[in-house]
Amino acid sequence: MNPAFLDITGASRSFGAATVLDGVDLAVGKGEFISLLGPSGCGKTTLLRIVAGLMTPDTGRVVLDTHEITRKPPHRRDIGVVFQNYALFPHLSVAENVAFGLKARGAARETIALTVARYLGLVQMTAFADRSIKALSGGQQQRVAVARALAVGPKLMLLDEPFSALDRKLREAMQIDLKRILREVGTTAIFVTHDQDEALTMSDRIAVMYRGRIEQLDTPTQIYHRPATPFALDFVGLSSRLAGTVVASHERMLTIETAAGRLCAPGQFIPGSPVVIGIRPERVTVGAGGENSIEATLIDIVFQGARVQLHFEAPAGGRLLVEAHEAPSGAAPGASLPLSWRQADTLVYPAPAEGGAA
Ligand SMILES: Nc1ncnc2c1ncn2[C@@H]1O[C@H](COP(=O)(O)OP(=O)(O)OP(=O)(O)O)[C@@H](O)[C@H]1O
Repeated sequence: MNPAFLDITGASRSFGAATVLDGVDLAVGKGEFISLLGPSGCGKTTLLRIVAGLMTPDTGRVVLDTHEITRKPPHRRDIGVVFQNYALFPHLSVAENVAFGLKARGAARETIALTVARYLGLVQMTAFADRSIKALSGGQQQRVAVARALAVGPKLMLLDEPFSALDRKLREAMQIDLKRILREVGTTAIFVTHDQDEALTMSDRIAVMYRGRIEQLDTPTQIYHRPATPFALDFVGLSSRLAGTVVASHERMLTIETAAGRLCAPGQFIPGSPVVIGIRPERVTVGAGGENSIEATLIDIVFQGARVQLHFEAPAGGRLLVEAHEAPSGAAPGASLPLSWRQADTLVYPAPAEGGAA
């Protein structure tokens, strides 16, 4: 395997008694787009600030393109940053903002003109070149911020929730645009977000962070379909959970006793282990005859436009969510219906310790 383009090893950082980053390792390939995804306070921004040079880790190293940069000042790292409120220069025009870094580096006038034209084109802001920054919308300002950061040809782009102030439609359009732009330029990027849809849409790989650690680093498909921990299961996408106990294990296939009946799932646990079962709602169908099947009571039907959500109560109180294109005909709350899903779609995790976090 090629050495990582950005290689973070053992990065830890505490503030007082609080450990905010706890021995994070992250290897990013050249040209890769990685999202740091996690709830507020899990350490995403702290990790990004360490890479940017705005903060020093207590322990650990950061290597970029084979050079250690752990203690290098930010302006000597060849890293572009775009933050949610990363201020553009309000007294300069759009083009002057994009030209700023190139001028500071003493680039020739023609090079500056060509580069500014290229990046304004890439972010679709050519028509706004002479506008004042103050006369731009939030989305347009973020396009300029992206162009300004890219214009100096950084080795790495760091983006911290750059679209969180934008409305949903604009945010989605910007996500697709940014992905295209970074692919065209070939820039390696780390993108911080707490929005799972944003991470799933944009990333080559996602680092799911929780309490200062990376819980799982994987492709969006794997993170969604094969979440490594109950936290990743809960944080990315919707899911149902059932508690159970493994009663048999044969050739990596488990038989699990739950209050709703016996279920089978791939996994490796010894009989007697308490486990939590996770199931994605679109993997469950209403009807009998699947590899795993239980009876449950329909409690609510929620219309969501393209899909409906069916909320069920399993025997002994577990909740099950089903997503379908349409509600089963004639189904009304109170009905007892069979639900089925495949064994391979049944995710199994160790049950959390008594009193521990799930
Ligand atoms: N300079 C600081 N001094 C003290 N505590 C800090 C400092 N910077 C961050 N923290 C704390 O570290 C924790 C992690 O912060 P961080 O900004 O990395 O989280 P985050 O995952 O980016 O969250 P958010 O999505 O809310 O920005 C938080 O509890 C925060 O209050």
